[in-house]
Amino acid sequence: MKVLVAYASRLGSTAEVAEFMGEELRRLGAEVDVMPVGEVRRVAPYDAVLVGSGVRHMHWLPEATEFVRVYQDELSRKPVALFLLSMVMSTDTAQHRQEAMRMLEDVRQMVRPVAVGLFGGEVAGRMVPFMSRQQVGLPRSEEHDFRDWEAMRSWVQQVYRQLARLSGHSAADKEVKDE
Ligand SMILES: Cc1cc2nc3c(=O)[nH]c(=O)nc-3n(C[C@H](O)[C@H](O)[C@H](O)COP(=O)(O)O)c2cc1C
Repeated sequence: MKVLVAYASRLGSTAEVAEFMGEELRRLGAEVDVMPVGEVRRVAPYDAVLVGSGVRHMHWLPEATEFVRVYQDELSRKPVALFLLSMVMSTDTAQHRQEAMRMLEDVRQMVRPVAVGLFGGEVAGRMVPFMSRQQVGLPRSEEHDFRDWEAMRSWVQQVYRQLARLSGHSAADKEVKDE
């Protein structure tokens, strides 16, 4: 199974997550390309696609949404999984999940994802406005890395199984083992 992991990232945290997901998918037996959305020229060669972005001002980065819009027709014929990294998901509550899902509303009107991953991101120093921090109870201008690598690993493992099934490949090229 050939998988594309396309991502948008301003400060690098989503790029690291995309690389991590790519590594995990390779470990499971997929052939994987990981690249920024702006570098993708074709999605046709891939059996399945993961698209992820960091969040700003309650939306996916515009280049990620634009990527889905441009490749909408092709993507709607393949299994697609979406993910986001956001400050809102620094704590995983039903309300925060709802808020995070709203951030993907426009994208989910373009493609119907087989899975959506909502993850805490990295909140860097003074970059995030105090008002936004207050909403999720973060103190002023401290660095916080809320990326839960184990949660992301198990999400990718689940997604891999779904993608393999839906793209007509064997359920698992390699057995999924929790490490
Ligand atoms: C200027 C700025 C605005 C942000 N706005 C939001 C926001 O509205 N909601 C949210 O949940 N997270 C917000 N975040 C948090 C980011 O989504 C999070 O830090 C993410 O990990 C950044 O991804 P990146 O490092 O790949 O750019 C914001 C971060 C920055 C720097």
